Amino acid sequence: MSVEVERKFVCDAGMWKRLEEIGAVCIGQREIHDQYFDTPDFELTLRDTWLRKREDSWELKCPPAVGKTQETSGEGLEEASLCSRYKEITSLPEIQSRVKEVLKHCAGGKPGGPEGVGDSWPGELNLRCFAEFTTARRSFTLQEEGVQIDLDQADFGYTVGEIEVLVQEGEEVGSALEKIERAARRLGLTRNLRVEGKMDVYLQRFCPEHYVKLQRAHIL
Ligand SMILES: Cc1ncc(C[n+]2csc(CCOP(=O)(O)OP(=O)(O)OP(=O)(O)O)c2C)c(N)n1
Ligand SMILES: [Mg+2]
Repeated sequence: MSVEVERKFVCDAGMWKRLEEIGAVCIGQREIHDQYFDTPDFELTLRDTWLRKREDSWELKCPPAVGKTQETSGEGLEEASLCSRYKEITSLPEIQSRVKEVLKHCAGGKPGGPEGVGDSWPGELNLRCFAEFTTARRSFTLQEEGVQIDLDQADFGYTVGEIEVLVQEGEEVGSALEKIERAARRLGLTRNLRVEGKMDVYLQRFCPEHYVKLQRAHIL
């Protein structure tokens, strides 16, 4: 199981030129349509668990198991505070099992179900789509740093970049943080505070109650 270590950055007009100057290679451009699901009481996202249907595939992003992938040794603390780490599960049976597990511990959790493999299963768990948007994503690799860089333009008018490294769950993240820090430096990223992701901006604009609850729970 891989864990995605990523740092978001503000994507200004000069970013394209800087990517070219440092030898980043464009590996593709695609449109991504995402639908995110949760219960009416936001029981998944309040546990930092993000269920989405990306194009025709289900995906679940959740914090990695406690251990090396989550901890950070002293020297990487500053970079670590700028990076997020999420396990990305793509096996539908595992997604359904994990979602049921999370909801079982909630007040309104319903045991049992889902059995369906079509798209009825979220409804059986009282999960509804709370966010839906399309992103134009242009991806680059920075070979010598071993990182991928995505430039995202969301259809609701927000642009953000991400430097991303995949590590195996349970592995040290120190080297991933160093790769991200080197790439950030080469891109001329100053020591900035946490940069808002697409979901932060989407919820602030279209689901303010949900956003406030996630902020109060220190999820966003
Ligand atoms: C910096 C940061 N990012 C996300 C979260 C939590 N979160 C909010 S929405 C969310 C799910 C979407 O993650 P994000 O990387 O923002 O979207 P996207 O880039 O389209 O997904 P990818 O293609 O990388 O899989 C998470 C994990 C957080 N607490 N802090
Ligand atoms: Mg991302």
